[in-house]
Amino acid sequence: MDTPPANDTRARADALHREATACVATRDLETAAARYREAATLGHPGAQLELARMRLHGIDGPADAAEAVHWLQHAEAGGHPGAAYLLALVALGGTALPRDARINTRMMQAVQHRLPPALRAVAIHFGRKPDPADQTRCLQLLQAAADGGDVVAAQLLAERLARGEGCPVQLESAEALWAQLDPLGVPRLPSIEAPVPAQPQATPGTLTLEDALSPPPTVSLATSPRVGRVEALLSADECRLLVASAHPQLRRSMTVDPVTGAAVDHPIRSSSDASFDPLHEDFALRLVQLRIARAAGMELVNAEQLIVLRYAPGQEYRPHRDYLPPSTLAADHPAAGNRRRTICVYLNAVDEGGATAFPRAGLSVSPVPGQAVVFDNLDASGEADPESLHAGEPVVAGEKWLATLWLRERAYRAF
Ligand SMILES: O=C(O)CCC(=O)C(=O)O
Ligand SMILES: [Fe+2]
Repeated sequence: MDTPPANDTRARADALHREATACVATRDLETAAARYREAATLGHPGAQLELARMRLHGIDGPADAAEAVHWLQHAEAGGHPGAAYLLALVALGGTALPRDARINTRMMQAVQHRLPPALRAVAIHFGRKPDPADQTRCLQLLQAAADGGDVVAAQLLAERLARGEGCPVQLESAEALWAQLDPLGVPRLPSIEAPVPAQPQATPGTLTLEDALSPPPTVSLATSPRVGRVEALLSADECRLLVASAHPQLRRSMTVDPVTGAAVDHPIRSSSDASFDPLHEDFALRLVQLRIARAAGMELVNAEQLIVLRYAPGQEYRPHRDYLPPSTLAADHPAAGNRRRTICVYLNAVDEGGATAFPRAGLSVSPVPGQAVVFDNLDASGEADPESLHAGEPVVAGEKWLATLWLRERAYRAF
């Protein structure tokens, strides 16, 4: 008896998908993309999703977010929960898809499918809401994500249980989680306390991810250079998320040599740092960055990769300016223009030292967890402004964790 053609097609698409996945493993990304594309055209939702990821991040040629959305919509129609999640993630940026209520419905679908990055993101979102029932939701979702193998969610949950955030203190449960994380080489997070941010429009029990679009207002601190402070920008969970995500990737910070454009190890900057490749950004990390960019009055597409810095005692970032010299600019997205603005978010309280100093303005901003300092690197006419000189003063005691977004004049990212 003949096999029905539909089964033939499915078997062929499955074979192509397997072949593509094997090519990814051997780093033959060009062939992988070609095979994913063939399987996607035959209606394979998994291949449609992988091809979309490649198109989003420009892995097999220039990024094309519109094409990625096209394949994701097919994969979503084919019932792939990962596609709903990725469509929500893309929509959050507001460039390739509108920022509308479908972000919330798609994330709820992904949560119902127990997708760990969706559980983690929605947990952190509910954790920003003061209502006790939302705090309980946050803990339940972190637990579900941790049960699904999400190490970062387990770290966040342990911190909340140990401190009694949204629940009574449960030290034994926290210890049990830490005992599971320890053999995996997962370090304990620094002590981070930040108030639950005030969210006037927060509706208890509902997912309102668009809250990310309204960061708290900026308080002006200086006019030359223009410096401002944004209070309660990130919650404690969000600060911990950034630290936990950065920790495994920390390396010695590098400085750009103004003549050669090469990254060099220089005493001007003695911290360690990690930068987040957009390829590995999950929804929670993107949501946080989106709010940070908007707190700086800009959009995330203008942002270079997020950097998380860790300063140990004695480490510092000596006086410098963030705008790029022509040689560096020429090698890294020149069409995006220079670094117009910088926003740094303090992720923990430093025992002593570690303030951000602006010597030309006679200003020094002390680290407060969840709070940001934002400043202009270019003057009103778009020229590099020498007044923007600033420094991360040496940490004297404790450690300092900081997240920095450097924002270009025009779009730097694909979506
Ligand atoms: O550590 C600080 O306070 C400043 C960091 C900084 O200047 C930067 O990340 O560009
Ligand atoms: Fe800087």
